[in-house]
Amino acid sequence: MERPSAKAPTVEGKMYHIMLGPGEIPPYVLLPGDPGRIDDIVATWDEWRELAFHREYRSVKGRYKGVEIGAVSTGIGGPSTAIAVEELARIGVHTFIRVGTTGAIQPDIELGTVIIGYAAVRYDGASGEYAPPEYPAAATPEVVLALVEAAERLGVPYRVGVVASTATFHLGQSRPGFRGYEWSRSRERLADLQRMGVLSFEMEAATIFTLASLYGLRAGCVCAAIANRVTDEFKPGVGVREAILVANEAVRILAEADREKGRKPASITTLYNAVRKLYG
Ligand SMILES: O=P(O)(O)O[C@H]1O[C@H](CO)[C@@H](O)[C@H]1O
Ligand SMILES: O=c1cc[nH]c(=O)[nH]1
Repeated sequence: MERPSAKAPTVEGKMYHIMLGPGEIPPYVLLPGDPGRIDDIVATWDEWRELAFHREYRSVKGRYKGVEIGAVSTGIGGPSTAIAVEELARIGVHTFIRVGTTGAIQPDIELGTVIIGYAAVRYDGASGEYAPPEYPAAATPEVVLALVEAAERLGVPYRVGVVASTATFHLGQSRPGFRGYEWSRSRERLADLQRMGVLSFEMEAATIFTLASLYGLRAGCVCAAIANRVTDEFKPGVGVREAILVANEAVRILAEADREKGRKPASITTLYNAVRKLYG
């Protein structure tokens, strides 16, 4: 019986927050922020079962087209997401794909488009405790390409680019606070990031990319644009099912490539398309 340790808290061999132990979840895991999205995810799998639900961490595992896959909700924001990645990494997860919603900040992004992030601006409020601001929050190339290949195969409209992860939903994303409160930095951030070509706001990608990169694990994200801050449109849920299907398919592509060792997960055409999209 292991001695309970404050330095690495576990409870009966399970990670203290997600309450899962080694080998209890497959190494390919989808990370929605919202625990409620787990229902939408398992609805697309061939079979599934509930694993645990503690705090904001609802976990399931199942099979999608023959591939073993897991999903764990992270809750909103970097801090709770960092806990999820830390504890999942310790029980054997090596591939993390965030499946979320996002607010587009470029005028030409239609609602329902899925945003595939290849890097994230680190306003997440958690990665700064892991690495200096100069360290990049970069997704893993083969995960990005697998997501692109999946979106192409499924005919889901997508964009590939940089996303910005913020620590707050309101001021952090240039929304006025209660009674219209704002300050210089909150007011300018959206316009600044727009000018830099950032595609959208969300709140977890930078944390996931930074930690996976530091730990030599793989990460990517695919988020449904449910809002556009330029046109001021908002349609909760639009594109979420498509984002989930793209993530499932990307896991299948990666798992097959992993099994066959070294096979590129993306065809040359898709590689070309992805690069062309990245650079306009
Ligand atoms: O829909 P999820 O995955 O939660 O993602 C987005 O939604 C929340 C804000 O509404 C934040 O978590 C943001 O990242
Ligand atoms: O505008 C949005 C929409 C979803 N998630 C965010 O963080 N911002």
